[in-house]
Amino acid sequence: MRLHRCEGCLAACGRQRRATPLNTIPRAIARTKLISKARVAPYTQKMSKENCAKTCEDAPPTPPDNDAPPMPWFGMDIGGTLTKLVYFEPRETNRRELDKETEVLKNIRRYLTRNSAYGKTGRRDVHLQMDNVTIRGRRGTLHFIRFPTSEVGAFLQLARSKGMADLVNTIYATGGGAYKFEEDFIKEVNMRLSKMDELDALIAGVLYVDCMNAQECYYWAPPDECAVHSHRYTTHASVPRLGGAPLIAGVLYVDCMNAQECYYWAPPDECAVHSHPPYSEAALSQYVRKPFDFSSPYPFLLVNIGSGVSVLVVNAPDDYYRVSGTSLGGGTFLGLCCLLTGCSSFEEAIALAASGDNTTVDKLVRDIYGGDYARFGLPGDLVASSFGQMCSAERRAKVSRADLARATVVTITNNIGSIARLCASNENIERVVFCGNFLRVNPLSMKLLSYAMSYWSRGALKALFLEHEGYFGAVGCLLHLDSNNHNHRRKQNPDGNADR
Ligand SMILES: Nc1ncnc2c1ncn2[C@@H]1O[C@H](COP(=O)(O)OP(=O)(O)OP(=O)(O)O)[C@@H](O)[C@H]1O
Ligand SMILES: CC(C)(CO)[C@@H](O)C(=O)NCCC(=O)O
Repeated sequence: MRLHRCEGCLAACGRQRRATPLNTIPRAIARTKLISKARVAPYTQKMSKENCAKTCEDAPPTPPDNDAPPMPWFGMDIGGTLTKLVYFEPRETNRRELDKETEVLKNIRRYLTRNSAYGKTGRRDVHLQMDNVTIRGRRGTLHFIRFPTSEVGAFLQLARSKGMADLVNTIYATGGGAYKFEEDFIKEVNMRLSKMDELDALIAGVLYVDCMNAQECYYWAPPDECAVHSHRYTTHASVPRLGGAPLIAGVLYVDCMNAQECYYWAPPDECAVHSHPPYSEAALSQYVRKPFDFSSPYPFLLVNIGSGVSVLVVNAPDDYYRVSGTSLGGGTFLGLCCLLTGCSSFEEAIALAASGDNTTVDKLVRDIYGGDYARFGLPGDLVASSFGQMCSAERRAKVSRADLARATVVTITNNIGSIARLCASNENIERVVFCGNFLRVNPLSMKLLSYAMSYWSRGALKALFLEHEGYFGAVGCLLHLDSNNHNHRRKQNPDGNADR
């Protein structure tokens, strides 16, 4: 564990945003900033610094917190596709608790921690388990469990059959499903959902997990890491002035008056870039995963790729706003892949994509130009039009399921990368952190995002990834356990007195 992360949570080591005088900001950027400022109010949610500080303590367990809610401690994120459940298993159970621990509680702990599969679709991600974490002064283990949101009904039946409903009357939940299924929880198991905003929970979870796990944050280093990074120092190369018919009269006029008006940014070694087609497995397999020290994280862009995609600007633990989003996310990938290839699971779709070739599906720049469109820095291997070859019956007849799956991953990933890059440059942010379960078992997308961020920003942007991909919302929710709202279910005596 690293203490400086705790300071980060307190914003003590948080880097301040660069103070750029307004008159040095180009007009378009200034306008974007004004728009985003106008958006801040509805999107900005205050998070308690004390909470973050409390949970990030690296000190030995504090004396038992008498205000702490009774076990079991859960956080739940009921998303559009997957439900994530994080369960805290205390390491030391004190005498008082042992005496009080009911058979039901013991059974729940045994059931959750001894299995890695629950029914047909529930899974525990054992490789993500975090031992020796501290929550509310208690040491213990975090267990990470997921199941399809379409199975919430089955989960409620299970909760009932395991007697959980007799023990807990409030579950801390986030995600759209915390609203959508609220009545079902009450009707089926008489459990109340204490709801937390999904983006508040997401950020709290990211900061906490990163604080507890030194290996959490990483990036994919390209084979020629130094060369890629040197792009940022490249000066622009002039090319002859733009011909053709630009749409805006001003562009036409200025361009007409100035032969040097139009230029592009050439990478230092264009040939090197061309010899590594960015989408081929041969090029991507050379990327190496490396740890990244995220101890001074602010500001950063957080791109959560779930069913849909949310893009957040995070300036401090209690200062963020949602700057953008797109409906073309992980749900789109899976939906399109099922339609196009007949596959029936995310894992199958990703495995298919790994062995496919998107260049039989997409129209590349070289398919249009016969080579590079060098004037604007567009290499021949770049996708010019996603799925652009599929208007030909002849090509459709030849294409494989794997090729279609790969083209779908590449399409969705590049679009997200493009939005993320635009947001980062508009907001003047260098670090772009990608999370969400779309990245689960999906190194292809992570490497494509790494390539895209670095290439199109000439090394200025860094794509970062997090080990616990889609679980941060559930963790953030768990951190908000609050004894005022979270009581053991009490059996009512006939005389109306509560009895445990
Ligand atoms: N086992 C799986 N089953 C279904 N989808 C999976 C699975 N593993 C990874 N995914 C991918 O993860 C995406 C869901 O990610 P995540 O759990 O982060 O979002 P969500 O919370 O369900 O969605 P949202 O936040 O938009 O409500 C799916 O759309 C799919 O692309
Ligand atoms: C609606 C949410 C926030 C639910 O998690 C997510 O799926 C999302 O951000 N979708 C993209 C919506 C948009 O901005 O177009």
